[in-house]
Amino acid sequence: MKLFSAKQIYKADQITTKKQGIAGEELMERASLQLFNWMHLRMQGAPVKIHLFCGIGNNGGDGIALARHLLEHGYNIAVYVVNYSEKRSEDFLINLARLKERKCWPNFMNSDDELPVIGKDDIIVDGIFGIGINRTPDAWVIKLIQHLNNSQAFILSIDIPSGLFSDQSPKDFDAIIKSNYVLSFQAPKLTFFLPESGPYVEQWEALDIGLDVDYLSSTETAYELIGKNEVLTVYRPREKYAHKGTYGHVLILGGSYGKIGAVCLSSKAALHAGCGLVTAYLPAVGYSILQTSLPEIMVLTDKDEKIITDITFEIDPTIIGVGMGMGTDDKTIMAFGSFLKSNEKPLVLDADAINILSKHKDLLKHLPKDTILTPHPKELERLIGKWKNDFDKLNKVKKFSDQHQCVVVIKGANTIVVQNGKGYVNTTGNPGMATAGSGDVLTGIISGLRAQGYSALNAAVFGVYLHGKAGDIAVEKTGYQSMVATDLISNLGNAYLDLFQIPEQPQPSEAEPEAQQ
Ligand SMILES: NC(=O)C1=CN([C@@H]2O[C@H](COP(=O)(O)OP(=O)(O)OC[C@H]3O[C@@H](n4cnc5c(N)ncnc54)[C@H](O)[C@@H]3O)[C@@H](O)[C@H]2O)[C@@H](O)CC1
Ligand SMILES: Nc1ncnc2c1ncn2[C@@H]1O[C@H](COP(=O)(O)OP(=O)(O)O)[C@@H](O)[C@H]1O
Ligand SMILES: [K+]
Repeated sequence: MKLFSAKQIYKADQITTKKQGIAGEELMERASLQLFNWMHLRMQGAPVKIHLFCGIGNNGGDGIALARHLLEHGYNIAVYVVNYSEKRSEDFLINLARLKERKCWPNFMNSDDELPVIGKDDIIVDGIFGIGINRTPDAWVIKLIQHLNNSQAFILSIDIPSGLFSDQSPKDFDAIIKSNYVLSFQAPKLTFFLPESGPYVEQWEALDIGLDVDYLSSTETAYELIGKNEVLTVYRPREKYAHKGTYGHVLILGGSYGKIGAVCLSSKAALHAGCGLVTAYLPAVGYSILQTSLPEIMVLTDKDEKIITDITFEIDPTIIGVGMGMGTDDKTIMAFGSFLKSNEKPLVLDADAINILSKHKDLLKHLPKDTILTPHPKELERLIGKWKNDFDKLNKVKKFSDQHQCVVVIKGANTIVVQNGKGYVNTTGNPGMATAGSGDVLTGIISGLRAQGYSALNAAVFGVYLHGKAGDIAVEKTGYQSMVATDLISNLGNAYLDLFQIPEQPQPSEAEPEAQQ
């Protein structure tokens, strides 16, 4: 699913009204009807108090139009106009007049007004600011926003939580509505998925308001949301006459005394991701551990007992995953440096491989094109330096990935894969995955996919999706707290199977016998 910028949405808006020969207020009517239908379907006329807070722009206009529909269906509403500016939008004014025609008089709130009483079982509709917000709200509006956040009432935001900017980071985090549910027009916004702003969006849903399909499908976006539909387009089916050589040979290189488990996890994950062969290369101390725990995996050892000191081997792997539990001993750094200088195989780099590159930036020039780097936040900071905010981070990563022609996997709650100036935002995964070794599993999965012939970008995007999906399936049995990295590997098969599961269809009810044919 494409994640459009605010500029692109405004453009879509313009093209739609022009092509469909409709006025802006008709588009607003469509939007508000979608909002109303969504609420009506769930509330079925329940007499719960609904407080609608509407700004003076088009987001407020949506709220005012929604208020009219709710009123006409007998809902118990209170409407507030948050009068933060004199520049009211035309469509807001049209809808305000329509509401007044129906004898509904909003409360016009100004800076010195008292804050309204809101019960914790009430519903708040947040239509204060939409994607047109361009500066921090005035102090009294911030006070109102905090009052709404503290009310414990359910908050339904129109398009975007008021106070969030769709394409940049907020400056004042007290000035943002903490939304329980966001009904976002046409598509969600990138900001819903970033660590700083994401917590303001508990749940979201996109409402189709019929924006011009040609424009939407032909417009390239800087970010894309990755779900099942997107990964199914890259999935490579297994061939009947295939043999293990068809699916590549992964070499997993890493480990040090006390951290052999990281190599075990990556190697096992690579195999479960579907590659043909896996060899692990690790310090001698890991030999028995690996051979005993993972009989399917071949093992090569360094001459040193505890660390990697020399990376040379006679096998011909398809792809090499490096860094898990490897440590940053000087001898390991030397070995990794000389390995990079002579290596021509595709690479997936994680953990200490990234840490070494961060300290020895001169080595970056030896990375083969399309190397995949999978840093967690701290490793990323070491690699690209500190960032001011999430958007700054994304820009820095894009620059780094362009400069070094690599794929960067920004790990986190919504992992974002970056290549060629574009970001792919993952939707699977859960906080149960914030556990030791889950990153090692990811490196193994991505390496396993790359070995099977997936491009670097597809291996990263698909790998991140499968890893998260395995976590989502695992959590059903383990709960968040008890999930461990091995559970991700055990559920990788289920994550593959889930790709082809058709969602359950509603069963025809007994009341509709003709539908049972
Ligand atoms: N194509 C679409 O997606 C549609 C969008 N619609 C709605 O239109 C919204 C965008 O409308 P607008 O562009 O009017 O933007 P807003 O509704 O966000 O209005 C903000 C207005 O206040 C001003 N402003 C911004 N920040 C301010 C601040 N801190 N203090 C005081 N004033 C401030 C802006 O100049 C703007 O005029 C969307 O979020 C959506 O709700 C709908 O009307 C239907 C169509
Ligand atoms: N809250 C979360 N929601 C979804 N995924 C998460 C969350 N926390 C961590 N993860 C995922 O778990 C993995 C953790 O990787 P990492 O920190 O490298 O772990 P380790 O070094 O222990 O192997 C990443 O893929 C990350 O995206
Ligand atoms: K809003």
